[in-house]
Amino acid sequence: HAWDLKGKVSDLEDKIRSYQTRVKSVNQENEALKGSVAESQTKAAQVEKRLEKQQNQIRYYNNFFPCETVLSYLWISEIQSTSRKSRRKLRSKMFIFWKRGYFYFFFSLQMKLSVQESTLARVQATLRDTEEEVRCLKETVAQQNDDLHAGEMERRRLHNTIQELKGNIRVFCRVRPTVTETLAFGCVDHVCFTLQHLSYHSSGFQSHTGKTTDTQKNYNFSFDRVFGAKASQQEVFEEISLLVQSALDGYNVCCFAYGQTGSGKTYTMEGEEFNENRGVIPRAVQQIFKAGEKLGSQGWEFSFTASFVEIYNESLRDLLYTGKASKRPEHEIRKSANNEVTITNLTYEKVSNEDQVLGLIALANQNRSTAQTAQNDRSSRSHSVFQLDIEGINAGRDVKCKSTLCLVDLAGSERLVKSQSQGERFKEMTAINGSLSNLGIVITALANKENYIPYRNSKLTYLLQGCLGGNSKTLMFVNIAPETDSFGETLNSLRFASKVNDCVIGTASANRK
Ligand SMILES: Nc1ncnc2c1ncn2[C@@H]1O[C@H](COP(=O)(O)OP(=O)(O)OP(=O)(O)O)[C@@H](O)[C@H]1O
Repeated sequence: HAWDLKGKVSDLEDKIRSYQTRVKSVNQENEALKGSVAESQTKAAQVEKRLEKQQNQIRYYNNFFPCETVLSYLWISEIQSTSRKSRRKLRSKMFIFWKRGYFYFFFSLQMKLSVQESTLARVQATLRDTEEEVRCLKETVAQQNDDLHAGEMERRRLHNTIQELKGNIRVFCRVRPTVTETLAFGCVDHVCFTLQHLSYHSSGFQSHTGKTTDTQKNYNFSFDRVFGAKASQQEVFEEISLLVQSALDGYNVCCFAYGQTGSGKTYTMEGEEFNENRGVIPRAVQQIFKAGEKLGSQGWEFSFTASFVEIYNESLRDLLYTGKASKRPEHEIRKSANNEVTITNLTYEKVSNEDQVLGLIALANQNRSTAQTAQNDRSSRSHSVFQLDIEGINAGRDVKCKSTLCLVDLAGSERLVKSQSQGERFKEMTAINGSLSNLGIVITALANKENYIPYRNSKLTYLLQGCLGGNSKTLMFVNIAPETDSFGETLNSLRFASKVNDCVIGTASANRK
């Protein structure tokens, strides 16, 4: 069955590739057509100008040389005059008029006029032809635009089919490099991995329960992808970029990183400042704006709203807050009548380019580090949720889409030894364990298609409700540290991730109107 699906996926990918080539050539044809329409319009404008000039010339001759009128007047006066003297006078006037060449001028003017009239008729016929040509070209352009739109809709459908075939919930495992080893595949300490399988064996070191194992035991796990220690940020992002495209096509997308402190969650989600080490969030933002701009040429107009929130000890904190610390507002999660989840008093920032979002991420980091200084190691004990609300409208086609891209860096999943955790630390531990285990419960309930899903049991699941339910595509990273002393925590993370991987979330449907 799996091979069957893989075959289907590769068929669909071929189809998409051929479709993209077609869309590209239609685009090129369109550009050429646009050029020829513009040329025809300039030609028509020139012809019209020439025509107007000629008509003005004719009008000018008629106004300034009324020879016909003068001669008629003289002739009629001559016939009507009674005296011979006056008749002679008039005849001599007519003679002078004729002598001065006015007659010649009059006739040549008449000839010119008839030539002009035939030119005018010809030019008018050419103008009619050109107008017809322009109309045909406009029709072709409209037809091409229709084809382009149909192509884009077909691309969305195919893209979504591929995502569904790959599964609406996917789990990727990423092994953090140790200080000395950076293997693509193979074994780091007690972890051996290939492209989709990971085996973990436990001989000769202490497990998290404190027992030393003397017999080797293998734990095998399968995921949608396993990224070795050598996998670059770009390689990791390539797999996610397809989901990011889905967010722009109107599907809710949620990507979260799970794992113990120091296993590489923040490195995966945010990465470093340098270009090639940038993580999922900056890369996703870049892709969204680039793809949005491209769709702009097909009549789509997008608006984006960003928010960044931290969940610490089951309370929410706005990471984009810029006011006085003493006036920080309280926040509540609310669900609107149309099932949209919002947070009260939260900063929802309208953004229109990548730089603005990167500025907001820097502000969030600043806000987090302020809290971090006050409270040591706080960031690894809080969940941080970045959300980008995307609204797209294609007014010409009366199509709208709406979705949310949700990128989450979860709190460290490690369990503290009970006797060591007291006071604040115990409270934190309870909050983290509560929300992470509720995340597992929610996903299991969704997988079992239970009627009641306990989203409200923790702030995290309540907030991520839209991204975890049926109408979404979810990707979970399980980040693991390969070192021997992380054995217990790594095994826990792998087990949790395995449970998520076994879930089948209902087929997502695009929020399109
Ligand atoms: N794939 C990787 N390649 C290179 N360095 C990595 C990788 N993953 C993690 N690191 C490094 O390991 C260290 C710990 O990673 P990181 O801070 O991302 O862990 P974390 O799980 O987010 O921890 P915390 O819960 O404390 O936030 C960092 O110095 C990071 O740069």
